[in-house]
Amino acid sequence: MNKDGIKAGDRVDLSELINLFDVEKMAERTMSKMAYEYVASGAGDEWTLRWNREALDAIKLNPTVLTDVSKLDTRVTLFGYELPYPILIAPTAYHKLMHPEGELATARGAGAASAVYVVSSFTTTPLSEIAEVATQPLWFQLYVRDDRELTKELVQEAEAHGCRALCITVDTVVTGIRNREQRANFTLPNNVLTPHMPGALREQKPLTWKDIEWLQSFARTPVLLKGILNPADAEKAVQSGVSGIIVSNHGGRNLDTVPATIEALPRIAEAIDRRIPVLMDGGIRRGTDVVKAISLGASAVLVGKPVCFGLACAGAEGVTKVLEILRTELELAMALTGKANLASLDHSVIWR
Ligand SMILES: Cc1cc2nc3c(=O)[nH]c(=O)nc-3n(C[C@H](O)[C@H](O)[C@H](O)COP(=O)(O)O)c2cc1C
Ligand SMILES: CC(C)CC(=O)C(=O)O
Repeated sequence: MNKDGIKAGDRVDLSELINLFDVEKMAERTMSKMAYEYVASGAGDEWTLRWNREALDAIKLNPTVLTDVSKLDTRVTLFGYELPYPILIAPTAYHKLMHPEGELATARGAGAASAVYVVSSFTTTPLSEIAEVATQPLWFQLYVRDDRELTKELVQEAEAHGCRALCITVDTVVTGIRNREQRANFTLPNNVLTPHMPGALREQKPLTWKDIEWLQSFARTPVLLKGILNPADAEKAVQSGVSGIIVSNHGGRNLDTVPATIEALPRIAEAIDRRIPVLMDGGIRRGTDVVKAISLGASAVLVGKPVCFGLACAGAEGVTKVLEILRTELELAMALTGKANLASLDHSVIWR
C-alpha cells in the first residue's frame, strides 16, 4: 500500500485517464516507489529520456486541407501479417512488479486492443502461460545469454509458443547507470521470478554481428535488431540479412546523451531506403507522435512506459486503455493532417 492508500492491483476509475500523461500520474499513485522509479527513470542525467519527448514536441506538422479523410485506414502489414494500426507493445521486463497478474494481464489487454505484444526475455510469467491467453500475435524480445545453447533453446521455445518475430536487443551489452533506480534500492522481490532468464542480466559484451548470423541460421521467424541509432549500423543490419530494425535508445535507459530516436529516425530511414521495415520507439505518447514517426520513415512504433503504467493502474483494462487512447489520437491526427492512410504520411507532413 502506498501513501495514497491505493495498492498495486486495485482498480482505478478508468474514466479519469484521458491521455497517457494521466495514466503515468495515476500509476505513480498506485505503484511502490521502487517500481515507479524502475519504470520511469532514465540513465545518467536523463538527457536522452527528456530529449525523446522534447524532440517529438519540437516537430511541427504541416496539414493539408480539403482531402477526403472520411475513410481512415491505419492498417500496416509487417512480415506478412496485417496490423489494424501501427502501434505495438514494446518489450518491458518484470510485469508482476507492476501488477499481480503481470504479463497475463498485458497479453489480455493487448488482445482486447488488437495489438502485437513483444514479450521481454525478462517476463515474470512463462511464455507457455502468456501464449494461452493471447488472442493477438506475440513477438519475443531476446537478450542473448552467455550460454549460447540456452539462448538457442529460448528462441526455439518462443517459436514453439507461436511468437511470430524475434527482436534481438543489441543496445544493452551492459545496462545503463540508473541513479534513481539505485536510490530507490531497486531489487526484484523474492516472489517475482524470471523463468526464462534465471539470474540477473549478465554482461553481453561478447555480442557481435557473428551472433546475429548465428541466430539467423536457426531462427524460423523474422529477426529484428532492437536498439539501432547509427545509420552505419543500419546498413550493416541490412547486409546481415535481418528482416527489420527498431530504432531505439532503450527509452533513454542505457547510454545517456545519445539523440532522441525521432532525431535518429530520418537518417536511418534514408540509409535503409525501404529495403526492410524500420520501427521506432522512445517517447511516443500522443497520436501526433505516431504521425511524426511514420512521416519520418517508421512503419510502426512501439510504446514501453505507458503500457507499464496502464498495467499498474488497472491491469489488462489499463493496457487496453493506453492503446485505445493512442489509436484514437492517431486517427484524429491523421484526419486533421488530411491524410487518410499511412502510405500518405511522408516528409511533406512535417513543417520545414
Ligand atoms: C520498465 C522497462 C523495462 C524494459 N525492459 C526491456 C527489456 O526487457 N528488453 C528490451 O529490449 N527493452 C526493454 N525496455 C525498453 C523498451 O523496450 C523500449 O525500448 C522503451 O521503453 C521505449 O521508450 P518509451 O518507454 O518512452 O515508450 C524496457 C523499458 C522499460 C521502461
Ligand atoms: C532486466 C533489464 C535488463 C530489462 C531492461 O531492459 C530495462 O530495464 O531497461
